[in-house]
Amino acid sequence: MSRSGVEDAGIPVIDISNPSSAVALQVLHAASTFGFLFIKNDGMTIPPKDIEDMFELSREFFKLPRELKAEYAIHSKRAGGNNRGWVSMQGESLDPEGQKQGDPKEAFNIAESNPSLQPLPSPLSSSSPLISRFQASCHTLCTNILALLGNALSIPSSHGGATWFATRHDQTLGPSGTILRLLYYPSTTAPKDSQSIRAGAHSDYGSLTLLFRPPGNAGLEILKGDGSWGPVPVNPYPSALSSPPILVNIGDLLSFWTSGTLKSTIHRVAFAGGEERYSIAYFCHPRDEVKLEAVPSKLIDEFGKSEEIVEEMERQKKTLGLEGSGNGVALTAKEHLDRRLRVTYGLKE
Ligand SMILES: O=C(O)CCC(=O)C(=O)O
Ligand SMILES: [Fe+2]
Repeated sequence: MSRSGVEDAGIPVIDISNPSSAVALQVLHAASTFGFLFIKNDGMTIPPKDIEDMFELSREFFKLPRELKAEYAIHSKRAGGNNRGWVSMQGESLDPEGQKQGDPKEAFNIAESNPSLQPLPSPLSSSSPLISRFQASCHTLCTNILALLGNALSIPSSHGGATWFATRHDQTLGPSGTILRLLYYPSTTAPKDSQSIRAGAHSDYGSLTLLFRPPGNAGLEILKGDGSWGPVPVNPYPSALSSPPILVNIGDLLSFWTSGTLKSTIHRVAFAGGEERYSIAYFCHPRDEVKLEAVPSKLIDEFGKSEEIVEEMERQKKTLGLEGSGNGVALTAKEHLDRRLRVTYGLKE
């Protein structure tokens, strides 16, 4: 297969429909080198029709007048509390040190059902079966990827084996910070300068992120090893893959948990023509009470403490306010997320 168009970030597409140890190693390789991978969409894991319908719903929602969306403001009681609800234009900054203004985008965060969905405005409320089904299929995919990572990291069966990570993300056992996020970037015609950015350079917070973009949607870029930005196409092999593959990336929590073995790669959304833009992200997190203790994997122990990894762990500790502490700090998943949200939204405890 040859890759399309301009030089892209070279992220591999992996078919996990027959999960073997060889497939698990491909996933581990991509997760530890790029921090990004594409999963071939077999049409069943996440039905393409549900993806289309979610985008249609998102378009309808963001068209609503501002006042209606503001009734469900992020963190408000009406929206169901912390990290749920609507984020207004410039309402958050993903790169607080590098940006004077917040990102020129809107978002709506939907948490997992507990036991039903958070209060939602119309038209989201009338589509709750679609939303719940989409969340469930996203979670299944995350669980399958986590099981492949557990397999490739050779977690001994005495410690739970390949499902070590997956069971810690089992939503039937308790709440988690997992969020489905609808994103909308209104069109902008006059960028102030060529450096205009629609979502600031950042790494994600959780374990795994699934990212959906409609065909042709440009702008996403990842920071490459040589310091340059590489575009991430929606479908790297359009002639071979009728449905775009699902983009997956490793978040800071999983990188921190694996002592940097899995890579949480910095990415951003560049201006790219300034057309109206929609995307949908599923941020998967372990259950709140899960302790981010050492992963029982010899491979992680042996991965080596290269200068690059030591630096990366220092960067992550700084973001978490853990500078100077040893590697033995075992935060819970909830503590990890709360520390990150405090920085993004300027939240106080
Ligand atoms: O909109 C996109 O394509 C990416 C958004 C993103 O990286 C994020 O919300 O974490
Ligand atoms: Fe992101």
